Amino acid sequence: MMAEPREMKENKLWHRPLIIFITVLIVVGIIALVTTAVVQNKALPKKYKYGIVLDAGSSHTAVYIYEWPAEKENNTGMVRQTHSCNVKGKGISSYAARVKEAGMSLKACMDEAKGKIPVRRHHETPVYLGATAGMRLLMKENETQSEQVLSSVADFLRGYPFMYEGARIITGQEEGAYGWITVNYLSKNFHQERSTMGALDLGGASTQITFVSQLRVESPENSLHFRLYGNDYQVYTHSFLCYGKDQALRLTLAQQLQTGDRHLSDPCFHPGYQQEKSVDRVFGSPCVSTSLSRPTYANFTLNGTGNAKLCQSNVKRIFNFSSCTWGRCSFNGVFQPPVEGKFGAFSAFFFVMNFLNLTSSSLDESKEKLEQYCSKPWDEVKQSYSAIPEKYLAEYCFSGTYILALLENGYSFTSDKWRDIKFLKKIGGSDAGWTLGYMLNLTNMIPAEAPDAPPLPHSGYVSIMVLFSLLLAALLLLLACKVFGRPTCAQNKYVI
Ligand SMILES: Nc1ccn([C@@H]2O[C@H](COP(=O)(O)OP(=O)(O)OP(=O)(O)O)[C@@H](O)[C@H]2O)c(=O)n1
Ligand SMILES: [Ca+2]
Repeated sequence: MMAEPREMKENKLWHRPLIIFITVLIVVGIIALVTTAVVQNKALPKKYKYGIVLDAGSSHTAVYIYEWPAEKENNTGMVRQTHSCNVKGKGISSYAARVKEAGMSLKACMDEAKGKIPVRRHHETPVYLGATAGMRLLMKENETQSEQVLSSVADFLRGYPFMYEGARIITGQEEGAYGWITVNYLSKNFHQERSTMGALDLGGASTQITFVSQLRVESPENSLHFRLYGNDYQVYTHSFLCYGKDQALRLTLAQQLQTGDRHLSDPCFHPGYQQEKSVDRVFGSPCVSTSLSRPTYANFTLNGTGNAKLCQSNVKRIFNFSSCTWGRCSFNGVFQPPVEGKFGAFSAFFFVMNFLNLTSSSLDESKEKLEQYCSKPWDEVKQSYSAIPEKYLAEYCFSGTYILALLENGYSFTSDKWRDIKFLKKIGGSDAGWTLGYMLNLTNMIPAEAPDAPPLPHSGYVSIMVLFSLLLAALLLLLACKVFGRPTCAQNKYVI
């Protein structure tokens, strides 16, 4: 009876250091485990990559800088625009008669780009220049001049410390396709099962429509097939050369000048607006068809009458709805399936509709507001918008009318479908346009298959590691108590 308590006492003495030792071992083990997990998987300091794209449009050139974390270049939505610069003056095609100056015109924006990108990244930063409809037209008119303009800008760009990747005229098909890729990439629509949105781009010299079509695309030149992030897309696209808003205005003027009268009463301009215009400027464009007769006089006087309804019927005359060899056509005999899904309408679609305050109006409301706006006397308009250059201001009545006609009559957006058009300039800080899609494609940043993503983000991984380690520690301690402990072990713990 006396020996028992002594034995228990000995047991206790022997157990205590062992428990402490095991506990310390467990704690050290867990700390080591967690530290290793955290250190090993620590998010690496982000390394950014950069890319520059020059959008050499018909009316102006813009320089865009893009940035993305190097290790995530295949994830959708990782590339963002960090800077844009508008080149002073007109588009590069306007340098046809003084080609040497074309390159130099880019100086201010390219110097700015040098300052925006870290110097150590310059040599690995690709630079692309893509020219659109203005250069396509110059190419038709004078191939030598267009080549000279391109080599002038190419030589100039080669003089920068960046990685020059070419200056070329992109096709209308590319322009449409890359615009579609841009808006859907920025909207993260390539993820999983999300539906895509169509892209509507209106420039000065051409306009593009691009959307996914369930209906078969009958004409091969309008059909694109993409496999992006593991999904297949059947895309319809068309670029109408000469149907950008500046060329469309020339077409409309040329039509009206067929009467032979050098005094033109134009319903697309505000009452009281008067301007002397050159016949050469209107008929000098390769867009103005040779079937139209050119007046013999050099100048004509344009007098605004401000009548949107009459303007609309004039504008409609530049579309040919009579010939179609396909199942269905938009205009000028071009195949187009019925418009499907949501659309993003950007560039001049946005500038004009935003100025006219029509970005969230219904089709009928837009027509009504436009009628009111066009009928405003020119003096009043100038006074109300004194900050806007007259060159732009004079044309918003025409441009608004043209946009409504193009969308409603040209592409067949009914009042119902009108609600699916979102007029936008940017998506998440990046401009909507073809440039981003162009760069993504040329740098192979849009994979055909979805990249393998880690099942957990870094923070989730660390949290789970810590949680389970703590749980394990608690269990081990409990077990240690049970194996070595006295019945009081657990009780003591609860008391504490
Ligand atoms: N604040 C602005 C800026 C531009 N514009 C007009 O919008 C058209 C230019 O649109 P843009 O998309 O810049 O055309 P480009 O890219 O130059 O032409 P394209 O795509 O046809 O080559 C021009 O008519 C210009 O006068 C406008 O009305 N209001
Ligand atoms: Ca453009």
